[in-house]
Amino acid sequence: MAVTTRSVAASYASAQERYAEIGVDTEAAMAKLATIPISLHCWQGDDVGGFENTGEGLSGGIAVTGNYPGRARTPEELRADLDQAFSLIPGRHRLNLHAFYGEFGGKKVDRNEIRPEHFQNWIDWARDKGIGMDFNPTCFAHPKAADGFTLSSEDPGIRKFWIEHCMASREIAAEMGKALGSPAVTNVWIPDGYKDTPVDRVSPRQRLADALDEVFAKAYDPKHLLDAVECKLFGIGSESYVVGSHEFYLGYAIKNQKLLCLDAGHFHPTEGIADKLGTVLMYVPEILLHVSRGVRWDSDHVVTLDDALQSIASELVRNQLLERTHIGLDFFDASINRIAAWTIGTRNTLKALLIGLLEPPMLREAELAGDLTSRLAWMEELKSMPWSAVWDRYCETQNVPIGMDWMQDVRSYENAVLVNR
Ligand SMILES: C[C@H](O)[C@H](O)[C@@H](O)C(=O)CO
Ligand SMILES: [Mn+2]
Repeated sequence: MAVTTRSVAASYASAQERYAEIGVDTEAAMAKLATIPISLHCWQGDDVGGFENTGEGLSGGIAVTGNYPGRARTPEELRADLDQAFSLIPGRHRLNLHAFYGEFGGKKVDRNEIRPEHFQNWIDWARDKGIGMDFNPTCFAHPKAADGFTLSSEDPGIRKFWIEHCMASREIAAEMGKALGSPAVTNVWIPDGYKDTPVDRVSPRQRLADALDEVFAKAYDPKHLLDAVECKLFGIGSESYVVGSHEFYLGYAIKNQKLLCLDAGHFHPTEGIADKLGTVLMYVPEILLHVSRGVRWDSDHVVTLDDALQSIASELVRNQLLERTHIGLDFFDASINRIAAWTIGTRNTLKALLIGLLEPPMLREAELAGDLTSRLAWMEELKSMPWSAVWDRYCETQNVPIGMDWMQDVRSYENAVLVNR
């Protein structure tokens, strides 16, 4: 039976009362949630393929597995799929685009030659939807990244090429931000690293720092462009050494007051990022999150409503960090319906934020009073509070499907559109 036929109103009224008893205003929590944009990553829709049509495979130590039908093959298909996903997710969100999703009209435009006009259709589409965009230089899946080194390459020609690509990406992003009236967060991630133990760990990092200085030399209005740098522990083929490590980028971001991008899948398997958020924000102006889920060697599984995600969301809410945090997603799964992947991951991220927003002031009060017993007891009790009734009500007010009803839309779209690709 569809959830919409059940009484969302009655469950919500009861939940509202339960939360009011512990000092939580559910209407205020929903109003706040509606102001938080999540940046949906375009690359879940086509298995990180891009539209250059050069036949170049994915590289850079990231991998997509699965062969679910319906991968987007053109910008039009990808935009239609994103439209479908956005219609199933409550709130107003953003699109995060990689540089190799430009529209090149069948011409060979190399990465250092990309210009704002190659992204005009994306900008027009986002403007029509009233959403902002974020951007990324694409420093992988290219012959000049074939030996695993880009901005930190020993070869000055290779380094120059990727510096030019990153500079062009910033120019494009600044145009996007200007056109859409919201800064485009532009995230530099490079795959550079070694499979096995290096002798010289320092020189590549020095070259990367110098290259980044060149990339960021031109100043743009922060109303249009915000620069972020993304660290990583290891990738496939860079298991022993990654040039852009956490310590490297933390230092670079602090020194240059850039945004630090923390990807939840880029640390040791049991290392969460929640504890890093408030700490890093003591020293950098803002952060970018790549909400993801690491599973063994993979850093990019679809986000589930697990403890790691909840810790991130609660940390942001508890410490008033939302205003200085840009939340993006980063996962790619080709073994399931790709629109469902976006929908599941984004709805889970929003659910975690809602649960955080429904936390009562008594937790902090108990901690301040030294009553750590009550703090723990309440933290556990809150897990079984009726937050899902508030979530259903939120979906209803935002005119998106309630409960699992979104799956019917995904199936209809799959049968009408995806199976024909
Ligand atoms: C495609 C993205 O840029 C990429 O996933 C990056 O953000 C990353 O996390 C690499 O591991
Ligand atoms: Mn990432």
